[in-house]
Amino acid sequence: MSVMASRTVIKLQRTRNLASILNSQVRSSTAFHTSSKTCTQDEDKPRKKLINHSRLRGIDILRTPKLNKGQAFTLEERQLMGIQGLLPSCVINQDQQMTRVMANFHNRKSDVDRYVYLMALKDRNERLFYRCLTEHTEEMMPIVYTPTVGQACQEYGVLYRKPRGLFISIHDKGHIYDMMCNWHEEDVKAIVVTDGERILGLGDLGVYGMGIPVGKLALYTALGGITPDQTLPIVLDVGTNNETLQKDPLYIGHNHPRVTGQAYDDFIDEFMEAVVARYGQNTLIQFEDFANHNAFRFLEKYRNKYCVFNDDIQGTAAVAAAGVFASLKCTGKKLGENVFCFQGAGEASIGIASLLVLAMEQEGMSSEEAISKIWMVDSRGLLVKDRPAGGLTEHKLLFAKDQAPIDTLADVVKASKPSILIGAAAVPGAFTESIIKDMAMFNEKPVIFALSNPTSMSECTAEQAYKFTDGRCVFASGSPFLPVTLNGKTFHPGQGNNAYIFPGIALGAIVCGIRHISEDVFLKAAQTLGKLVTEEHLAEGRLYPPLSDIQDVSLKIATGIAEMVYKSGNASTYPEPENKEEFIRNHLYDADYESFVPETWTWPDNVN
Ligand SMILES: O=C([O-])CC(=O)C(=O)O
Ligand SMILES: [Mg+2]
Repeated sequence: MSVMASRTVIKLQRTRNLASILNSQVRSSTAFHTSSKTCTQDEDKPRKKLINHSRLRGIDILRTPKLNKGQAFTLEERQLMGIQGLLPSCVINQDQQMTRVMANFHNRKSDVDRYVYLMALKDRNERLFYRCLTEHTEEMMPIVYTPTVGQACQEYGVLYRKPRGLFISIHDKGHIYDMMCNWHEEDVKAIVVTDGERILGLGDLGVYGMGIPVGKLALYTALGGITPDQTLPIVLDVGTNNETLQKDPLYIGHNHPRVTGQAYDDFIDEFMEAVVARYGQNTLIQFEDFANHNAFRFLEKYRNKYCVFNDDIQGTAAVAAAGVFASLKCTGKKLGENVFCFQGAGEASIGIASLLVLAMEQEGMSSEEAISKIWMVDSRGLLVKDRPAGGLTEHKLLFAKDQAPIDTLADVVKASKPSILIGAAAVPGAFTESIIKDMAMFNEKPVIFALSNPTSMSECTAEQAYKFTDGRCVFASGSPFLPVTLNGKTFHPGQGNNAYIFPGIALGAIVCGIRHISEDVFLKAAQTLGKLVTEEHLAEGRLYPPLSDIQDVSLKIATGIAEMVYKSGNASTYPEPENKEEFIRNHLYDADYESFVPETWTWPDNVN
């Protein structure tokens, strides 16, 4: 701080009843001008509108992450809010704070350390966290989200510092609404909820799965521009069947086996009703990482009653379909000219296959013919109609072939000669060298998507896919892989992760007040994303726009959805905005700091 500025502070501190002078100015002034008395205030940035929601003062301001600006509080603010002396005297701006964050981020030894550091930042200074995540998405997203969040969930008990979001347990039955009322924000518009039974491809992590709703909602804000106050992560604790966690002394949930059956269903029903009672009928509820057997059921049960979607079924479907649409530009094929082979017949595979069928139908193909293009393999081999003992669930039956069983993926690939191979069953290494080589034999440009998360669950690595196809394949994975250089050419693997989809869907749903999210919303999102892939991206081997463009992708997806839902009458925000993109843009969260000082405020006359 300059000598002059520190003298000013001393004078200010002597000023009689300063707070009341300031407050009377806040109340009475109409002629505004700004005054800069600190060492490094942002002269060039216009002062943003006054935060008008805070009655907090003093240390409470610094302890409230959405208000705290740390060292970036100006001298005026420090005086006005009663925090002078609670911070080091030098004022720095948000850019300088970012430099410090990045230095710390890079200095950490491991990705999990980086995760802990970033979450602590989020708990301390929310705007700084989001500014960093927005401006350094490529570097930070793999930490806050897949793949590192997977490891963080596995180690949640040790890493636990403070709670984030709501923890609702099966033993709270009958009181869920009251618990929802304990949440301090009044204007929640979107919830991501998990019961932790199938966290990524890592299985049942129980309440340790809370990292996933927290990570997803961080992307709602960083990628979708949704205000953090409007988001709420929730974990539903119904126990865990993970025996290691049951014995883990640091486990943070109930360590009894999962409650199932009617008691479980009633619990979820009560939860849904409580959300609507607390936050309104249009509250968006994203189901995340539920096990297959519940994911499909709940989607069917609730989709026409609430504003819900299942990210693992529908979000993953849309991102994979977008990748397929983009791949057509490389292979020169029409969608219906492809044969698709799926490793896995769970949420992701069934979701993707269903959306592709819808897209083929839209191109004029019959439903039977579209379905005939799809071959699906689960842990017991090809889905066939007369599979003995146990049969098939309704969803699988739709894609079952009327033919003799085939036991292995390798043999199904040989029999079906797919042009597009998609893995989503969390079987690492399922795409063996010989399967990939077969794909290269059958196709000039084989399309290979290894979608399982996190990276450790991937069906093959990017390097294997490029190497075993002599660099001819079109590749995407669910978790990020670094670029691969082969024979002097560098390939940028696409990240076919639902992060390209759910923030844009959520943004569109929230801003338009969508009542129910129909399947064609996801097709629209997939088509919008597919169209954003340019020749330049494809030339680099990218099937998706780079992560650095992902905020714009979300805006475009939300705009496409807005156009659709106003036509279909499924929007409830009226009057209908004429320019939808601009309307949505005006709702976007801005992580730059706001000023706590009214524009009218001036230094008192007796201070000089
Ligand atoms: O979280 C991710 O990276 C994608 C996803 O939904 C899953 O794998 O369950
Ligand atoms: Mg998921």
